Amino acid sequence: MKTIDVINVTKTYGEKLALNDVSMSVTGGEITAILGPNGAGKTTLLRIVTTLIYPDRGEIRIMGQDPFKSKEVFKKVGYVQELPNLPPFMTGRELLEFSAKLKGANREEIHRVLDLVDMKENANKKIAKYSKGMIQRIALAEAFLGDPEILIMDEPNVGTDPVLNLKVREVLMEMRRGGVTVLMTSHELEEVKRLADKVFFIYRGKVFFEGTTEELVMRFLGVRVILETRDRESLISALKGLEYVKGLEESNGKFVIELQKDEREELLRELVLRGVRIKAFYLDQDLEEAYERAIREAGAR
Ligand SMILES: Nc1ncnc2c1ncn2[C@@H]1O[C@H](COP(=O)(O)OP(=O)(O)OP(=O)(O)O)[C@@H](O)[C@H]1O
Repeated sequence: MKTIDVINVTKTYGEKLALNDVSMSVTGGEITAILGPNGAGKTTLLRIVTTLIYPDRGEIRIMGQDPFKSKEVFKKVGYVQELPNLPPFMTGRELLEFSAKLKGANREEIHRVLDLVDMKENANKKIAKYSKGMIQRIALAEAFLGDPEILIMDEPNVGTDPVLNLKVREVLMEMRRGGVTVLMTSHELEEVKRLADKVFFIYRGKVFFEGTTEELVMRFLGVRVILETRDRESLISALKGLEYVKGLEESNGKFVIELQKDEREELLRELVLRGVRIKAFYLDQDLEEAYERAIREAGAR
């Protein structure tokens, strides 16, 4: 399987403990995002996974192999570094040609990835003359080369415009359909909500939460259902006596119902049974607010 395992990894820079006994398993064929505030240890983790730096303790497995011992595994891994430091004296095309040789990709592949990131017109320019977004585009193109089985991306959306971001999202979803494993860091919570099957929330070098974005929201924000109805009175009377309903707020014509635990199915069934006509019923998915609360909770520990 195209899995990535991080096993009890610790890393210090001098006195600074950047990763503190971190373990995580990235499931093959899924998109996994690492979240966490600046300085949490995300880049350090990806640099260890890609063997750019050594951990003080712990081990990495990529597709079951120790990448520090068998570099061969990287032929099938695409990697986008944070703020990629590409050779300025090369053109984008030259860099991709060099990389294609290492990965055993052909010329058509170079053509394909340049097209994918919309860089055909600028491919023959020196990287020194690229804008920030163009550098990121070429770094993405390089990662997409050679049919990777695993993609590791450190903040792939930094510096790129919304049109490219949409395209990259489509490419990633397409790759997921093809069974590619993606491990990425991001501060773009909307993007994470759309893409990630699973997230790891890292705080001060430790994994503080793992689960889906929906689970993250429920864990830190509680279970809040948003309901739209014109039957205000019957809703209020139907909610009375439901012991798992913790609170009710009305805002902008919508009702926010706070539940003690995830009793969404039960609640919907009860409301329908009691004749409340419902226009919309969905979980409050405010990932930004949940993220902010997760940081507060982690910091208070
Ligand atoms: N080369 C280095 N030398 C010393 N300290 C470092 C080095 N690289 C990172 N650190 C420290 O290690 C900690 C983790 O940094 P890291 O870059 O992994 O965080 P991050 O989660 O990727 O942050 P960001 O979201 O800002 O990219 C930080 O406290 C940082 O200051």
